[in-house]
Amino acid sequence: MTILDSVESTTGPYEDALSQYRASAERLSLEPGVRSVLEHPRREMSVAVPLLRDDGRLEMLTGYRVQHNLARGPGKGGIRYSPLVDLNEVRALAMWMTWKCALLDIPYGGAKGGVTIDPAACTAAELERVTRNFVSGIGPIIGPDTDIPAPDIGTDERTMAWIMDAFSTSAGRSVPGVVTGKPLALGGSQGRVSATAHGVVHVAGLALHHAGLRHRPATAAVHGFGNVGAWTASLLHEKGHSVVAVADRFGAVFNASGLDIPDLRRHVAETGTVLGYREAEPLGCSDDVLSLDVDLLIPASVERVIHDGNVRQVQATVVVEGANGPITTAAGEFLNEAGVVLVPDSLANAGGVVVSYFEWVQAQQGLWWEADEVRGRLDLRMTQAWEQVVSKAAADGTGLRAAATDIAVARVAEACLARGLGH
Ligand SMILES: NC(=O)C1=CN([C@@H]2O[C@H](COP(=O)(O)OP(=O)(O)OC[C@H]3O[C@@H](n4cnc5c(N)ncnc54)[C@H](OP(=O)(O)O)[C@@H]3O)[C@@H](O)[C@H]2O)C=CC1
Ligand SMILES: O=C(O)CCC(=O)C(=O)O
Repeated sequence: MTILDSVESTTGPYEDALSQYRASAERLSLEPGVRSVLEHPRREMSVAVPLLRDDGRLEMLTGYRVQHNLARGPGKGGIRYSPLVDLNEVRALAMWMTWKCALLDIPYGGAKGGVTIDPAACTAAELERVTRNFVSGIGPIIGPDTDIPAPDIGTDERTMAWIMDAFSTSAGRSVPGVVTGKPLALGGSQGRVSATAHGVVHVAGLALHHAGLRHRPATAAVHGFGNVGAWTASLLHEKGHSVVAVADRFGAVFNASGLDIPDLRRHVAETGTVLGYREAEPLGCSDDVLSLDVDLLIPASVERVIHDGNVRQVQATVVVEGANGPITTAAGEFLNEAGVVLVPDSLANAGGVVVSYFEWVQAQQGLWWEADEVRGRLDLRMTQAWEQVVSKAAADGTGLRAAATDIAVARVAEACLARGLGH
């Protein structure tokens, strides 16, 4: 099967990414050549990744790096460690990165990577060995000027430090620019660890205002309590909003008066799950948070948690996609037609890649900014992108996802045409 055949026969998140792109290409009347270039991944690599267990057993895993489009700059996008990773998921995530970087007008193309692994079932030593083996596989196609990974599900700044070290060891010199989301000690940026959530909460504030809900603290529910979900809940709590429910893989907890998020995070640090938190009641399952009667719903876990089967139960006035692809294309259209303010992932969760870009800029200058400066620049970028998307949606009579995708696709198409279509 060729790449083109497998693109045609896709299901799951890639089906969502392709349908969103194709609808945009149609609205923009893209001519067939550029339409086809933007539809297909520029480069894909699958690698065998040995995992040496602490007891000496060797398991073979598969890892991927997909560069969707490089017309506007080097590939940029996270590395995911999850048992659900497959090539089509990585293709979808890489395509979404292309649009996100273009929408925020940062000088990168789109890429994403992953390893099919359950990080929760590995020791730190096993994760370090598997990371180094993955880097030796994808090493030929990553680098500070070619493709720059960052954290995603199941990876963090410790993983980025191992990637930087493995790549540098093989290059024979220190190459900090090969990844972003590094620890501060290795040239990371202030604020990167919470940057995605800062962006989510910033646009959530703009969206609540847009929906006419600015006069009182909002009630909120968050699906996913990892980097994006937990920081989002913390920042909403700090701003005085009432986070009434959160979910992780194991279940969900609810408190109608609002959860004490710092205390809940201490509980999660001790037990590994939100379940069992004594100042809340458990809900039946994780997905029960999606149908709560709240002002603001933030899906911040994995793809496709809101779909045809449950979208009619969503009661929130504003839905902000903290995760990539948490709402299927059809379910998103349903919410849009129902009058829900749906802030799409390419805008809502762009704070992470924006501060990754700031990390790269600071490293180039050899000058590191204070946390307040990072945050101020991030808020400005997010506000500008929000305003562009809202005014395009109003002018075209579309929802925010269509407007965001159209702005981004048009920018990437323009870059491809300017360079001669080979990207
Ligand atoms: N990290 C970043 O900077 C960025 C991340 N994103 C996107 O945000 C999303 C989350 O990423 P991130 O927070 O980094 O990942 P993490 O691995 O830190 O957290 C993922 C969270 O989702 C939960 N989860 C996984 N599956 C389910 C499920 N079926 N039901 C309920 N909860 C579930 C996990 O539960 P448990 O804790 O029990 O494992 C965990 O709390 C992804 O879509 C990612 O691509 C987007 C932009 C940047
Ligand atoms: O910070 C980055 O470079 C990429 C973050 C990411 O993977 C994402 O935005 O989905």
